[in-house]
Amino acid sequence: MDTWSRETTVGRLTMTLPLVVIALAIPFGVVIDDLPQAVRFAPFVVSVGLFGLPHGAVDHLMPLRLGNVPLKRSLAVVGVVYAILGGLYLAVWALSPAVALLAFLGMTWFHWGQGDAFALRAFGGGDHIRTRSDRWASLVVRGGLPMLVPLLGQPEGYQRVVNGIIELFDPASTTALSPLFRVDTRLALGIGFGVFTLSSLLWTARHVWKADTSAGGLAWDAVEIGLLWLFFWLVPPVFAVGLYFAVWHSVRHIGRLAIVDPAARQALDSGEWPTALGRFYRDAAPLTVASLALFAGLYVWVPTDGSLNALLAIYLVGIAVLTLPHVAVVTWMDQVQYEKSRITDRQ
Ligand SMILES: CC1=C(/C=C/C(C)=C/C=C/C(C)=C/C=O)C(C)(C)CCC1
Ligand SMILES: [Fe+2]
Repeated sequence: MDTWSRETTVGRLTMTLPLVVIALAIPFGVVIDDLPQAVRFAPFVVSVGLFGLPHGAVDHLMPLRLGNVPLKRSLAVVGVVYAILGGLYLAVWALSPAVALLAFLGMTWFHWGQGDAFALRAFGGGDHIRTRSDRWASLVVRGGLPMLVPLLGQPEGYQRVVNGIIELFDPASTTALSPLFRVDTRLALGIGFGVFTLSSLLWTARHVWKADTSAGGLAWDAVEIGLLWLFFWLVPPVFAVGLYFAVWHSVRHIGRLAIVDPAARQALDSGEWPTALGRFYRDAAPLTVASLALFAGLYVWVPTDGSLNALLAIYLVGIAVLTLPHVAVVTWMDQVQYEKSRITDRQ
C-alpha cells in the first residue's frame, strides 16, 4: 500500500486538516444551538459541492484505475451496481422506512469506519493497525463515533432527524425506533461502546509493546478518538455529522483516490495540491450533477412541506441510496489495496 507520513502534503491535508477543523468546531458547536437553523445545516449544504457529494462521484473510474479494466467496462459495471443496489434500496425506503433507516445507520457505521481505518494506515502512520482483527476493531470504533456518540449525548436532536426522515414515507413508523432513545438503551450502548473503544486501543497497542512499531501512529489514533468522542457528544448532531461528512470522511477518501491516480499523486508529492484537486473535480463533476438530478426527482416524488428539515431528510435519503453501491465499490477497493499491502507487510 502507498503510504504518506503526516508531514507530507497528502498527510497534512488528509489527517491534520480534518483534525484541526473538528477541534476548532467544538467550542463553536457548543454554542451553536442558539444560532439560526440555517447555520446548523450549513455543513450539509456545503457538502453538496465541497468534498461531500463529489467524493463518491468518481466510483465509476475505480475499476479502471485500480483493476486495469477498460473505461467502457468500468462505467458499465459500476453503473449496473448503482442501478441494482440503489434501486432495491429505494424500494425498501418506500416499503419500510424504519428498516431502511436502521440499515442506513448500520451501513454508514461500517463505511465511515472502513474509510477511517484505511486513512489511519495510509496517511496517519497507523502501523499498529495491521492484522484483520486490528482493522475490524478500528472500523467499529471509528464508525461508531459519528453514528452512536451523538445518540448518547444529544438524543433529542438525533431523534428529530431520524423521525424527519421516516415521516417522509410513513409518519406512523416512527414509533418502531423509539426504544433506541430510551435512557436504559443509551446507557447500555454507551457503556458497551466506551469499553470497546478502550479495549480496541489496548488491543492494537500490543504491536507497540512488542516493539514491532513506533508509538506515533497509536498516539495519533488515540488523540483523534478522544477528540471525536468529545465533538460528537457536545456538538448538535446535524452540524456535527454534516461537518464530519464534508471535512473528515470525504477529504480522507479524496486523498485515497489520489493513490490510484498517478498524475494526482505526482502533483501532491511535489506540493501542488490545487492540480490534484482540479483533477478530482474534473472527474467528479458529471456524476455530482447526476446525483443532484436524482435528489430533485426524490423531491418531486416524495411529498414534503418544503421546510429545511424536510429538505435535509430528502438529501439524506438520496445519499443513503447512493451510499449502498458506494460501499460496495469501496469494499472492493479495500480488498484490492489491502491485498497489495499484505505483500509489503511481510517484508
Ligand atoms: C444527519 C444526522 C444523522 C445521520 C446521518 C447519516 C447517516 C449520514 C450519512 C452519510 C453518508 C453515508 C455519506 C456518504 O459517505 C443522524 C446520525 C441520524 C443523527 C443526526 C444527524
Ligand atoms: Fe464514502
